[in-house]
Amino acid sequence: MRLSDFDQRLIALGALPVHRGRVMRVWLKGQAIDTGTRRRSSEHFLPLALREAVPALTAELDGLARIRSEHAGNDGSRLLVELADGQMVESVLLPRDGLCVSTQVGCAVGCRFCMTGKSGLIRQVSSMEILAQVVLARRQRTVKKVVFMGMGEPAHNLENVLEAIDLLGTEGSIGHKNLVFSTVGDLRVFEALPQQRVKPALALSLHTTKAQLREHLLPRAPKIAPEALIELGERYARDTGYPIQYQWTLLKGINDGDDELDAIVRLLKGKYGVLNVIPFNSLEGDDYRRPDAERIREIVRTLHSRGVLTKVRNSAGQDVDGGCGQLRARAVGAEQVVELRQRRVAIATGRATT
Ligand SMILES: C[S@@+](CC[C@H](N)C(=O)[O-])C[C@H]1O[C@@H](n2cnc3c(N)ncnc32)[C@H](O)[C@@H]1O
Ligand code: SF4
Repeated sequence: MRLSDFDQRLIALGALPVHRGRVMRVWLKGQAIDTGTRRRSSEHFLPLALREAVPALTAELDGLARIRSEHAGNDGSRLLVELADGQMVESVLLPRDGLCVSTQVGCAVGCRFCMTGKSGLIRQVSSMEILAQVVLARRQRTVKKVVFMGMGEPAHNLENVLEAIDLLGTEGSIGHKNLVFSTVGDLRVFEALPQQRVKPALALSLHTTKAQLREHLLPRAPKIAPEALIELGERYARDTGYPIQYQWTLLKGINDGDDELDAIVRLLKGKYGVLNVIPFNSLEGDDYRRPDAERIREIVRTLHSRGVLTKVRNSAGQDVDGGCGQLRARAVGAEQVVELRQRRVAIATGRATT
């Protein structure tokens, strides 16, 4: 007998679904949960079944993660979430019922301005650990939007992220365009997303229109030219009907010049997307700076007047020293993270042996 997707997911959560005519009974840790009457088709039946099974399933998710600390800020609250093996990730409660979740502990892309990138990849976050972040946040307040913009590169943990997106977009009752997959851009993403029954909105971390500079800032991102990335994004936006969010972490003297603005207008004007400018959130001991407030306003004014829809986004919770990965780094010791990274690079390049 072929198990339905829904049954498979219940089993993955540790539950055993048994269909009895028009009623389904879910066995969870030796307890029976009757999930109501089957309606005309299993399509109709599924949400009702899960709604009734949810209290037990969330108890199951409890074993996967717990909130270790909460840090309130003006623009959002950051949660430091401890996973069962002691690893830590960050989730951010965003304004307007949004939640930002982490998809990896660490990240292999190594963006120079990102604290998460400094530790390299430590491990993948499972689909259930991603869901556990949503469940923990939902205990605090409503969550209607989930953005995959926390620690990690979703394209490098594609199977788990897509499974979490599918569950959140079906049984989790989150509108598909309110699930936002944020990536540096990877061909596997453009192949996989159009095949999904739950197609998330897409955020592309562009940061510059210059291929060489992008390779420097995002050292281990796939080498796709910015123009090509925008073309791929545009196709996905037209297919899904959701505009692309182009992410631009704004670094003083690096990617805030008039030459970049001219190129942005050339590449993005008329495209189905919005440019999100994120002023750099400073890291301890880093050389990068954000432009001053007047330059940021000028950039937005200029791009708007030249036909590119542009918004300033602050990385949430920055007033609590919570830029991506910084809470975790503080918890495990920022210096330790950087040292570990430097050591790994030294070993890889033959400058150290152990
Ligand atoms: C943390 S990443 C996670 C998702 C995915 N890896 C990506 O890069 O799109 C989400 C966004 O945070 C931004 N970001 C990372 N570190 C930042 C910092 N120190 N200041 C401002 N934005 C930052 C990145 O540029 C990226 O657009
Ligand atoms: S910005 Fe995204 S891709 Fe780059 S290191 Fe941070 S998490 Fe990874």
